Amino acid sequence: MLISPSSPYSNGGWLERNIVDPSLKGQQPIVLETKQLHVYYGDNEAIHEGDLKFPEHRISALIGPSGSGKSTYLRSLNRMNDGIARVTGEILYRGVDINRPEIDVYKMRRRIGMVFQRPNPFSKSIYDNITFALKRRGVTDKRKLDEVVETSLKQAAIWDEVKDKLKKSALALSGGQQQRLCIARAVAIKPDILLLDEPASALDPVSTSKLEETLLQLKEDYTIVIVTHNMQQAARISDYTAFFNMGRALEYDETSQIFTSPKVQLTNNYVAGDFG
Ligand SMILES: Nc1ncnc2c1ncn2[C@@H]1O[C@H](COP(=O)(O)OP(=O)(O)OP(=O)(O)O)[C@@H](O)[C@H]1O
Repeated sequence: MLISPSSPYSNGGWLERNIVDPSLKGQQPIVLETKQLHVYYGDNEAIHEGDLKFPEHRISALIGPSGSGKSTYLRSLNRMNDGIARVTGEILYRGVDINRPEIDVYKMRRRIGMVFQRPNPFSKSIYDNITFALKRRGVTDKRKLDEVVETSLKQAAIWDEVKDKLKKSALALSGGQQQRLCIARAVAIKPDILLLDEPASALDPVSTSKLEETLLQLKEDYTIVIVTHNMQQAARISDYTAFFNMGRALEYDETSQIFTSPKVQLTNNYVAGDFG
């Protein structure tokens, strides 16, 4: 049946779902992609349609109401749901399906790092926080470790604030500094992709703004996927935005498109603040 805009069956030209592949527009290589991804907590299917592709050196934001599945989706991307949820489908990292049982999850997480909602530095010095993983992997050369500490802290835009107190406890830093330290700790092992789950939700506006500047610098070197409740934040820093609702990614497009002329009515309602 053909539906004209004036037809009683019309919904005003809105689509129910409109996943656009951003790579078709930007031509960037795809670093990470999910296919037929489903996530189950027991009998509850938390993700049942969420196939997205993440272009290299871009920031992609996942937005949507509480309980829509954003964190579940994000956590699946580096298998943080292992043991908690059943995840079916493919998670392709540079073409390799990392959702297969034989994948070495710890090695994979060196390439796909995660920064959590609440800053979680170790109860150790700033220096030891950054070098912890490297030392465990057997790196002992002090010059090498010093170099990684400096480079990582610079990349996370916190070097100037901590360079004179590297041996002091990380727990003495402010919440915003601790979060940037956690980013420095994540980049110290040279990942390819950084996943961030509402990294600014516990931070004040000044720290949030610093964190956002940091992320914008980091995308020169990393591909970033971020869950955020803060729509202004998604609009400020992300290149692409996916809107989640009830376990489905309903729309995925360039951020400017999502915020100015979404094609799906629910996306429009959400970004207009009608629900959330
Ligand atoms: N560990 C868990 N065990 C069981 N169910 C869970 C678990 N974590 C999440 N869920 C359920 O999965 C669904 C999606 O939750 P999820 O936290 O991914 O949504 P979200 O969009 O990130 O929400 P929020 O913005 O509030 O963090 C919800 O129904 C939630 O109750």
